[in-house]
Amino acid sequence: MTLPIHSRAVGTGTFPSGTTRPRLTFIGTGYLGATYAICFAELGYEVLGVDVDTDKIENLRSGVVPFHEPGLDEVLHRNLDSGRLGFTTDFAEAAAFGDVHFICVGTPQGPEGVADLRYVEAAVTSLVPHLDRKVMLVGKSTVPVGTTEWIRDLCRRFAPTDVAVEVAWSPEFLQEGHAVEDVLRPDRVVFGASSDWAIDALYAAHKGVFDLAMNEDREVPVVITDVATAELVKVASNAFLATKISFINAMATMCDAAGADVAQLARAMGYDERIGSKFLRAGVGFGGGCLPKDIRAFAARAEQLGVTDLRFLGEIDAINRRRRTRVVELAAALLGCDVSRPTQPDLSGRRIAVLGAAFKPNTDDVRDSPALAVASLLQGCGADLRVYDPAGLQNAQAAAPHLTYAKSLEDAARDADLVCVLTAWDEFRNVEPAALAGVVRQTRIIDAMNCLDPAEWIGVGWTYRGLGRYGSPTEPELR
Ligand SMILES: NC(=O)C1=CN([C@@H]2O[C@H](COP(=O)(O)OP(=O)(O)OC[C@H]3O[C@@H](n4cnc5c(N)ncnc54)[C@H](O)[C@@H]3O)[C@@H](O)[C@H]2O)C=CC1
Ligand SMILES: O=C(O)[C@H]1O[C@H](OP(=O)(O)OP(=O)(O)OC[C@H]2O[C@@H](n3ccc(=O)[nH]c3=O)[C@H](O)[C@@H]2O)[C@H](O)[C@@H](O)[C@@H]1O
Repeated sequence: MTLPIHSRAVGTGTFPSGTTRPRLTFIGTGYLGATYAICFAELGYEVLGVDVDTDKIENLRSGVVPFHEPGLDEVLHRNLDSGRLGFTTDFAEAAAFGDVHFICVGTPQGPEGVADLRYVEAAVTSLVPHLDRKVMLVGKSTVPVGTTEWIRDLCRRFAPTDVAVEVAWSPEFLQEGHAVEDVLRPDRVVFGASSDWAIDALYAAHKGVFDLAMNEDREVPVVITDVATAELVKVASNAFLATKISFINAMATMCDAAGADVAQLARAMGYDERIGSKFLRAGVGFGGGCLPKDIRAFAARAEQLGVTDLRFLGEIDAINRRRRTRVVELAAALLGCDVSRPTQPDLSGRRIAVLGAAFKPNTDDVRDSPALAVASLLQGCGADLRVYDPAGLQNAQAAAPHLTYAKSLEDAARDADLVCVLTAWDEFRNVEPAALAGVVRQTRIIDAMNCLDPAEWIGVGWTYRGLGRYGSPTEPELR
């Protein structure tokens, strides 16, 4: 059922605490939960962010967002000042405070790709024994289908016997680097619920989002469905996005073989509205804390349920991983190295500047970063590397301490035989090719995210290589 937002009375004060506007907790204050807590305070809710990481909570309390997300610091400061936003590590305090508790903890990859739900379990079992009235738990983390039923069972076992806990699912679709806007102005919301009370509570907990939309003369589509469908919407969406990226990357390989240009191919395909131009940028492939783990968890869950039709996701993953070795092959070819062992060319004595460590621009997130993976492969082949990233250096140093890092683009590029652009930061897209030519030893560049304008580089004497393209103009659209 899809309802326009105005077709339902919202925020009708159905909570035992008597409030007309529910008080919200966000359990897990990482990229998802902290952004939500801060933005929902901005929408006017009283909010408590809850985490087991005391450093993170101390940082947030003192106005420091513990990760790089454009615009979020300012919203945090404003809402700490307003008194609507607090942070705690105390689950008893969270239980006393909240009418609706959002579960935002991590669901990392476990053995054989299966989602590891231990943090979800810990969050639920830490909270519910403290409850003293009817509340709602809303799952936002990305989970395998069936998780809501499992949480309901946990609640039955761990909540006081006289306390009813409703469990619903409302998956999240925000993109890092664009998270504030995505939370305040989502392109849709999905409510998976099993009772009218839960649907009303979900509406009340999102009234601020709908009010903002109405003030701006927009509508936010709301899909109300069962919990299993809501859980599946999320992983299906990420699987579709991953498939789209691997599809265009397979086309890039085809373009390389056929002497065609994938950027022009994608542009021409994207004008067909049924296909759409977004998520058709070929390059080094997808990374991050979500798409890679989510397609593996989805495939693993499908197998558990006896569904074999999702096995194609294994190939989506394999195409994606091959993009990383493709950059190494290209580097070896450009540097004129011995490629008798194609997967392990000898790059010793070659200095390479790696521009990028974050898995994509406008974030410091290096989880499953293609840039760091390629850097590690290049170093494993003997190259002398310097890695630079505008925001992700600290996380990169922690995640990949074996690599050598530079404090600036120029430091990374000094005396380089090859420059590899692996994250499409504006700082790299705006670099002046002629100026950089004065810093490097050899003017060779691999544009692994196809984010530069080849003509600008070729025009001042650089040897330019994209992935699957021979030098067409760059399309600006990355989202
Ligand atoms: N990062 C993103 O853009 C999005 C993430 N998601 C999903 O949201 C979930 C969280 O992702 P991120 O925020 O990226 O992860 P994250 O790793 O940045 O944050 C998870 C947080 O949960 C905390 N935590 C762990 N155990 C806890 C417990 N028992 N009680 C309270 N807090 C606990 C951790 O200390 C950490 O701060 C994952 O399932 C992810 O797939 C969904 C949409 C977007
Ligand atoms: O579940 C999640 O956590 C989120 O995962 C992704 O968001 P995010 O991981 O922030 O990053 P994306 O913008 O989707 O990019 C993912 C990867 O794909 C790559 N990508 C993206 C687009 C493209 O055309 N080509 C391409 O290679 C990016 O460089 C990046 O490595 C989804 O886009 C979000 O909707 C979802 O909420």
